[in-house]
Amino acid sequence: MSLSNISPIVKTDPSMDMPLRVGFIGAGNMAYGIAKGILSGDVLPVNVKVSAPSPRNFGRFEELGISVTHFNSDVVSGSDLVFVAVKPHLVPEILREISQLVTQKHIIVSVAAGVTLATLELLLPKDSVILRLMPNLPCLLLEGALLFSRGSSAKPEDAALLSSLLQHCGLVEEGPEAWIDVHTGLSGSGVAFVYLFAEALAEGAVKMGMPSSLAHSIAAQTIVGAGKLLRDTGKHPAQLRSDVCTPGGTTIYGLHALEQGGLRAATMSAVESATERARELGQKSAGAGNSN
Ligand SMILES: NC(=O)C1=CN([C@@H]2O[C@H](COP(=O)(O)OP(=O)(O)OC[C@H]3O[C@@H](n4cnc5c(N)ncnc54)[C@H](OP(=O)(O)O)[C@@H]3O)[C@@H](O)[C@H]2O)C=CC1
Ligand SMILES: O=C(O)[C@@H]1CCC=N1
Repeated sequence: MSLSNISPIVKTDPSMDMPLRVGFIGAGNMAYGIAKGILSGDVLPVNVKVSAPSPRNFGRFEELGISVTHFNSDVVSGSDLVFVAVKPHLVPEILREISQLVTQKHIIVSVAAGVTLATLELLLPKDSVILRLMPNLPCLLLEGALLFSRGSSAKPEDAALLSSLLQHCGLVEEGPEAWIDVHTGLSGSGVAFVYLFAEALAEGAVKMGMPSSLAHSIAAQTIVGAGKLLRDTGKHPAQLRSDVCTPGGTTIYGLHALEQGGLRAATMSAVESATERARELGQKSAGAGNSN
């Protein structure tokens, strides 16, 4: 089900006209990307708080006007909706740490790769409202691709709230939890696969004599342009690929070389491997979740 067309809802209780308070546990790249996205909407920096053990990532949040703390408990007690944005292996220990402060009024959103709703629910009090979100790094530029699933106590209105909150981060969809690990391979990790392709494109041009900096600029712009054309026309990639190919021309020769090199199979295997790794991480965190 897509919730991307819903109207913005960023109040906890419209009758009290209270602004939603948003917290981040973890001050890394993903927390920063999502924070930038939500500040492009109706959320004010004064209503956002972030925690991390060291101050090394605090500067960029402070530049956005977001307050910072070393105490995860401050984030939970001062927020209505809390993003858990730490590495997957830290999730069990951190949820145990904050569990006593989590009430049924909180909405907890985990972005940790692989960590399942079942594990999150085991680690937090019964009936906690939990959602599992998989974003990707282009949230930083409001061009993310985000997929989320609801835990057993999260209602459609919680999904609508999250969708509304994230609407400026990019494409936001809700789907079954089985798709989250696939989305991790396709899009969370897929961003890095595209960068590898960008690097290879540029290196091909360097090999043929173009200066490196120009080759990298042109490779980046080629990927941006191709991506926008793909997204904005809604055409199948095979159709657009065919539009570029002149019979007997340059492109079909290059595509033949890519097929001989196994690019298509290698890319499918990359998504498959990343998906399977997300599932493995999920099993590891489930083990850690069960250990207490
Ligand atoms: N990066 C990506 O492209 C994507 C990442 N994800 C997921 O997002 C999550 C975060 O990844 P990412 O942002 O890349 O990671 P980073 O390494 O950039 O950030 C991790 C953050 O967690 C903080 N942290 C460590 N221990 C604690 C603790 N005990 N309490 C509170 N905070 C703590 C770190 O603190 P300090 O600042 O002191 O180091 C750091 O700020 C991961 O689970 C990952 O699977 C999902 C999709 C894409
Ligand atoms: O590599 C990872 O595990 C995380 C999840 C998706 C992107 N980065």
